[in-house]
Amino acid sequence: IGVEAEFSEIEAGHWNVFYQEVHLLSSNMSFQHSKRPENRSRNRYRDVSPFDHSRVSLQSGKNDYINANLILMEEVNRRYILTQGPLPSTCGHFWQMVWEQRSRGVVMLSRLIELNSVKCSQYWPPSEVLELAFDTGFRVTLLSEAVKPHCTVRRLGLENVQTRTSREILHFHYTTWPESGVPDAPDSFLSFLSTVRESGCLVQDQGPVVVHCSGGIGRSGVFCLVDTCLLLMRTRKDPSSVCVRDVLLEMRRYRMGLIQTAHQLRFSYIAIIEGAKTLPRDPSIQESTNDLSDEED
Ligand SMILES: CNC(=O)N(c1cccc(-c2sc(C(=O)O)c(OCC(=O)O)c2Br)c1)C1CCCCC1
Repeated sequence: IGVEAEFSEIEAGHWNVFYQEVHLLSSNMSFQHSKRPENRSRNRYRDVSPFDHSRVSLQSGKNDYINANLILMEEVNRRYILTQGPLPSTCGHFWQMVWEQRSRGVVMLSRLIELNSVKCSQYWPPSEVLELAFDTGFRVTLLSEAVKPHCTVRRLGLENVQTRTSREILHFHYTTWPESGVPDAPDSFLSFLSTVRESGCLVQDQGPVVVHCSGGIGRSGVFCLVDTCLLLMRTRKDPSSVCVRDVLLEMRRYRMGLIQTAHQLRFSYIAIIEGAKTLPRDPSIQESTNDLSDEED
């Protein structure tokens, strides 16, 4: 395999240096709530904690802690909640957060089991006949499910049992991220991003979209970095002024460890480069340009 292996070796070496730099420049802020004894069981990974300053707090119950952060990307008017794959004991907190934060969409980027270990608990009903009830006073039903080659889109009913009100939540599950490493090509990931965008779940007027994988920092970091950078390249006068590394460092001010490996970072660049060429204009942007064109008429 000679040249190819050498090439990717050098490139990989370069990316590792670059990734280490990002690591060194990343914010390290406090995460004391995560380390409280009563919260140990609420963290999937001991070393993955939400910074205190940007953590999402549960608004009722005796303990407000959930392993989740709100990321605010003001320039593009995007907000993302990044969280870990729920644990059996935190699925109720997860749905409470979705309800309280008025989220309309959930983006899932891992499978429940990968490399023979549990990455995420099944927090939604496996079939239409089942209804899941959680200890935080929420009930979830499966309204419909559309399985496509790389993603499954589900419509879920989320009911607040106490107020007897319900909302429809869209669940976008990217199902083909490799068990280790990154996808060979960005196409399926980019069309998944388009699907989520077209639903309107990423637009500001709703609550923030909830994005998770297993730790809620690797693939979840890729998703929001690619979305934000593509948006910046569409909205700035000079798209070449978009610096992916700076956007990543900005995002890392809100949640630690976003983008887990040099390969995920390289994949993010590839997806952004490819997406800038092919992805249709973001529908929310089109509305604004249409408005402009109305003015011009
Ligand atoms: C080499 N590991 C590492 O540097 N760390 C870390 C520690 C504990 C668990 C994980 C895992 S294992 C895992 C999975 O999927 O098996 C996963 O999920 C990926 C995702 O979903 O983001 C995450 Br994170 C990572 C760091 C500790 C300090 C903060 C940054 C990570």
